[in-house]
Amino acid sequence: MTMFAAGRKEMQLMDQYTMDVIGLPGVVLMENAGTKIAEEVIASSPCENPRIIVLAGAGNNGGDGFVIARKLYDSGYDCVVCFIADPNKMKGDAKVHFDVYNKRGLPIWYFHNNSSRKLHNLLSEADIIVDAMLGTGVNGPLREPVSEIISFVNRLKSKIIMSVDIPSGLNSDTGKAVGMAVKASKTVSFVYPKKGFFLLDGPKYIGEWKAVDISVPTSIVENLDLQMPKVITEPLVKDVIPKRPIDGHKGTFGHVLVLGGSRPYVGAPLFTAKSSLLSGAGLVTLAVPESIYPMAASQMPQALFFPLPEKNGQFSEHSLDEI
Ligand SMILES: NC(=O)C1=CN([C@@H]2O[C@H](COP(=O)(O)OP(=O)(O)OC[C@H]3O[C@@H](n4cnc5c(N)ncnc54)[C@H](OP(=O)(O)O)[C@@H]3O)[C@@H](O)[C@H]2O)[C@@H](O)CC1
Ligand SMILES: [K+]
Repeated sequence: MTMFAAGRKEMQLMDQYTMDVIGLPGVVLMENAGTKIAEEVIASSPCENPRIIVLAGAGNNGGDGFVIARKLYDSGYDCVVCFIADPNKMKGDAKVHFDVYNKRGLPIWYFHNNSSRKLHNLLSEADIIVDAMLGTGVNGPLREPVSEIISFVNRLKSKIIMSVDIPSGLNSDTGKAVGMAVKASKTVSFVYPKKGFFLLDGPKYIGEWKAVDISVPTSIVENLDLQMPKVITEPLVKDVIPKRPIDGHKGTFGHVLVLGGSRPYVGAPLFTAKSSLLSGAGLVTLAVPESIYPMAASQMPQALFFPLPEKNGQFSEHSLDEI
């Protein structure tokens, strides 16, 4: 399967298509999303009875958090939701799962302005922190209390911090952390990794990443003709590299001519020639100004050489006749 890097818009289009055209409701996607993350949390567990805190916000990322906590609770784990937003802001699919969680009477703790110390204690005692505060919907500079909570989480040592879909505070399109973002040890993302994982601040925050299926069919990429960058994965590379015939030899795999270099710049043609051989070329010829030829040849005996006329250590116009 081709792995794409998705932006916020593409994810919204894929989710919307699954709900409106295929008919799988958003609450089901959220149930699937939360179930997959709960499985990842269990698989990453550092001890037999880990204390797990799910930090949940009021958007759909927080909605995933309520499913995760319910699934963990039902699997016998010591898990509590720390809800860091205003419950009156919950709506749609997230509200459905917030209500299910509360109707089940499962453990929840509401953050309010005077309770930072209590939250810090809860977080300090946790073995695993699940970050479901903000997902792809983050907008503008981080507001309180999220920024204060993130800076506290980032100061904690030796915890597993698993971010849901994307580290809270990281922009899924640009990879910019507006002020700050959760420094995750692992980010589990829905359908595809987000473009922001690979750009600007992204690599610093995401930790290890994994993409999980939540029943959004990847065929939608073709249905909607979505244009997204491909992530370089092992299967993609294997697909691109041509098969080498068993009776192949140096004459079968192409001949590369590297033309370049000057007295102060000897490295570039050598690196290029070495890379050509390493990427499979059968033969490489290095055409360099004649005064650097002895040095270049001593560095790369596996190449063929073609010294060219020079003036002041650079190719002269007479080189053209030789080429
Ligand atoms: N059915 C689906 O589509 C599925 C979606 N899925 C999940 O949905 C996620 C996207 O959800 P989303 O669009 O609701 O946005 P989300 O990331 O929760 O953020 C909105 C919340 O953040 C807040 N907020 C924003 N900026 C802020 C700031 N600077 N500083 C502070 N707060 C800020 C904002 O507050 P408000 O501005 O409204 O006051 C609001 O409460 C996606 O990542 C995936 O996890 C999965 O469940 C699969 C199915
Ligand atoms: K998150």
